Amino acid sequence: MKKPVLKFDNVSLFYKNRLGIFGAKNWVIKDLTFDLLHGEVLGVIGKNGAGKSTLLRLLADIIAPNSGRIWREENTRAQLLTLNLGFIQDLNGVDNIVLSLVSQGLPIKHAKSLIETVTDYAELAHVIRQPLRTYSAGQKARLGFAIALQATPDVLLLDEILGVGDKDFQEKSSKALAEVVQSEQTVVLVSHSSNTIEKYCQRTLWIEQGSCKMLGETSDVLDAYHANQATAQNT
Ligand SMILES: Nc1ncnc2c1ncn2[C@@H]1O[C@H](COP(=O)(O)OP(=O)(O)OP(=O)(O)O)[C@@H](O)[C@H]1O
Repeated sequence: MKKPVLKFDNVSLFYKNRLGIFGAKNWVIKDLTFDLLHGEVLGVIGKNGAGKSTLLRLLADIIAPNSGRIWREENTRAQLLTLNLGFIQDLNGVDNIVLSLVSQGLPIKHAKSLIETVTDYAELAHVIRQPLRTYSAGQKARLGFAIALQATPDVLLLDEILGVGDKDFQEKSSKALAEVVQSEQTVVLVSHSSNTIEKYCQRTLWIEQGSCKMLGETSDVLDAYHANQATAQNT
């Protein structure tokens, strides 16, 4: 039986639609309870606006819940990889690599020693000295993916990252993810692609309006999700 690395206990979170005390609360995550297990690849599915990215931000400790509790095993590092990466746009690729790796807890010397590896993996040697604001979305995603592979966090959080880049890079990142999955790395994978979820995830969490609609074996959850979508389309 795998042990939990992270636990959500009745977690809820709201955003306010206006600043100040008069802003109404928009509850985006509601009473969410689940365990993330060591070494598992957990899929997260749900409609647009269901709360998937917000859930990843809670898991990464970027935002805190308004109620409930998130328990993390001691010294657990979770890294979020999204298309909207926390890069500093005016710094060049090299500086962003070092900053990202250091912010993930790597010593600066180690981070610097990985510049070439990351650059080569991302196939960005020709632009690595240019400021990030000049990169295309696909180039930024490639850089983010290459950094995440080196940072080896305890928990890797992937937000719709797999379909990015050109066909060659998609193949490369799929291969890398397959290796990560086999390596006992704990991963939470948000995707709208059922094929991706089916291919990589043992368990899947289906979120609807911020609440857990279903959590279980991926095939069971996907079957229920598709049946629900079909019913919604026919009504
Ligand atoms: N910073 C924010 N301030 C206010 N509302 C927000 C903020 N971030 C997200 N929301 C709202 O929270 C809800 C959930 O958003 P979230 O991005 O988590 O959904 P999602 O399931 O990832 O959607 P998608 O599949 O479209 O990426 C949405 O209604 C969104 O408008």
